[in-house]
Amino acid sequence: MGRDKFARQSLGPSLHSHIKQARVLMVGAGGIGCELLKNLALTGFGNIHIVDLDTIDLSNLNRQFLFRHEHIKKSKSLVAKESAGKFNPHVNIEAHHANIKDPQFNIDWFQSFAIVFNALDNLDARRHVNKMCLAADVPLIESGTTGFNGQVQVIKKGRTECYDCNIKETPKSFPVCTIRSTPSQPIHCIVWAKSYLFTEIFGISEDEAPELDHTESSENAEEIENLRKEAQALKNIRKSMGLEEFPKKVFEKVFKEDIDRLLSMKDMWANRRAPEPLEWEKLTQEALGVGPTVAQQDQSVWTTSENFVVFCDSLRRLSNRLEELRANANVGNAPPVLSFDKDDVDTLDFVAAAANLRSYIFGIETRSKFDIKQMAGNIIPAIATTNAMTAGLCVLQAFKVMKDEYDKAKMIFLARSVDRVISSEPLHPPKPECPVCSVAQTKLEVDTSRATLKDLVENFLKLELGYGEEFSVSTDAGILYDPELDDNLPKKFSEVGIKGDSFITVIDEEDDNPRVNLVLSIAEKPISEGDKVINLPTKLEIPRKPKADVAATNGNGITATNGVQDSLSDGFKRKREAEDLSNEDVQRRKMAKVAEGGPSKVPAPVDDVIVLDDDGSAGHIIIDDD
Ligand SMILES: Nc1ncnc2c1ncn2[C@@H]1O[C@H](COP(=O)(O)OP(=O)(O)OP(=O)(O)O)[C@@H](O)[C@H]1O
Ligand SMILES: [Zn+2]
Repeated sequence: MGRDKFARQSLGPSLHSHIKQARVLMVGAGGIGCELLKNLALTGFGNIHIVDLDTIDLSNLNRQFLFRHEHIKKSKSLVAKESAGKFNPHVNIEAHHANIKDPQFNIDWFQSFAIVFNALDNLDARRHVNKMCLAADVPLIESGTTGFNGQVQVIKKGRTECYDCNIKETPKSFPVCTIRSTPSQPIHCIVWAKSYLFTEIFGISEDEAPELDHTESSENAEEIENLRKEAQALKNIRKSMGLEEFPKKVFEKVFKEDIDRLLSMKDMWANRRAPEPLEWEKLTQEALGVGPTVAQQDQSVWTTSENFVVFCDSLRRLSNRLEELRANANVGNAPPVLSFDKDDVDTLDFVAAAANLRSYIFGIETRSKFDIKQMAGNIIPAIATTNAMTAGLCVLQAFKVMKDEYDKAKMIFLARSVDRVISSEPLHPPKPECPVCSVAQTKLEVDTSRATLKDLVENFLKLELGYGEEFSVSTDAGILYDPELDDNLPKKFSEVGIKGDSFITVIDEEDDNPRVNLVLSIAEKPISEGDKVINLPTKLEIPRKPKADVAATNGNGITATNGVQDSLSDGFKRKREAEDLSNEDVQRRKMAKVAEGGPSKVPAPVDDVIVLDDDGSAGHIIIDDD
């Protein structure tokens, strides 16, 4: 009771009773989710639904404080409900151990909430919830953290940018020539060891590795051909796996012969430091007395001979493992392979030592195994404090949303900074060219067992809505109809995978004054014989697309690079191109270049610029209920 009294005093009676009665949804019960659920329960939100598809892992326990050792392998959402329920017995929590993309969580279900909180770790689920909240016209508080960086964004249909208004960049890939011929940073050598050398020896093929960009231009085509030959020669060496001379063969191939070949291309080294090949015999001598246990020292930077010893030893360990798998494999099955896993010590030792040996050759700084683990595993450690701050800011923004004070709501950024840790900017209006939110949207009642695509295209879109000839119809699965693709017209909705709660997008492709995209959400409705099989229950107006010049103002949300995991992508950082900003904006915005590695153990994104928005007017965020 006491807590309730204080919450009432600080929030005011009206907001307090509003949040007590409202139903809210929290998607994701991980790092941010645990903090958020605790905040929601303690501030007096009365009805909370949680959705999480995962179970608890040992590695979650250091920051996801609603979970204890005895909960490992149990459902995150159910345990979160149990633990947070104890903080406030008056709160009604419902837990769903499920994927938020499951069909049971349809638009009507989303519509039953006053507000939705995203506490997710991947782009796909975030985009889905964004789309559902727009369709249901429910406000969404989107949040994300990476290391010391965090972001909170308020999204409301028609009033603010949506999650997809800013394009998200996909994880970084590296040109194959940088990795294979001209590395200049530790990450290049790590990607080489992990995505090229490791896979060529123990895995399938380099062509499978997503971190290598094989796009050929006329200048590099010849070199790429040479690199292919080089890889083929390595494949041949693979045949001697298990033999005594195997480590020496691999070593001499990749650290001597391949380097000698590169050296012979004089032009390549005219303006670069030329690589220096390593000698097997010389290193063998130098490494006398170094034992393989040095691999356990993961915080120190190993010497060349220590890397040499770990390289040979881990190569033997992995070869033995693969040989054993092969011996036990069933004939007829695909041959067994090994894959890199940062938590698999043999694979990590190999990648760390091989990357460092290559770094010596190219005069690049070497790294400790600990650092290499972070970089190769694309990990930026989660920081509990950032999650806690971000979750707190989510709730403060939610209060503004619940009071319908969108003018006071803000987009908030957290960053590791001596200057200002929290900065903010006002919410931006929806981007007119956004393919997700700047669309006309309506519900369509359809008898999907009877309606055909022709009913939709000819009778509904052309006759009823007045579309011309140039438009396309698609679903998540791809394009179903356009003027050149009319094979599907006789097919029923059910035959092309459209059912209740599916979305259909209609894109007007007329040159002259086209309509904005139309998103139709399908409501399944049996319709009696003789009646129209497709019905529009509410009146619909489809605005025309804004003229082309607005397209240039498209902002550019950016994800962390360096192939870092999804959780940090997801738009926690925003980068705007200079030309997008007015002069005044440019002055207000603060640019922080994060150098790779940096003084901390955290490998920062490699070569991108984070633009932090600095709220020049107010100077700071007032953490109160203004
Ligand atoms: N489609 C989805 N439906 C429901 N829950 C999801 C979905 N996608 C992700 N999640 C949940 O969102 C949560 C995100 O939390 P967090 O970023 O802390 O990730 P984590 O997996 O718990 O930790 P980490 O990735 O840092 O090891 C996870 O608990 C995850 O299960
Ligand atoms: Zn949008």
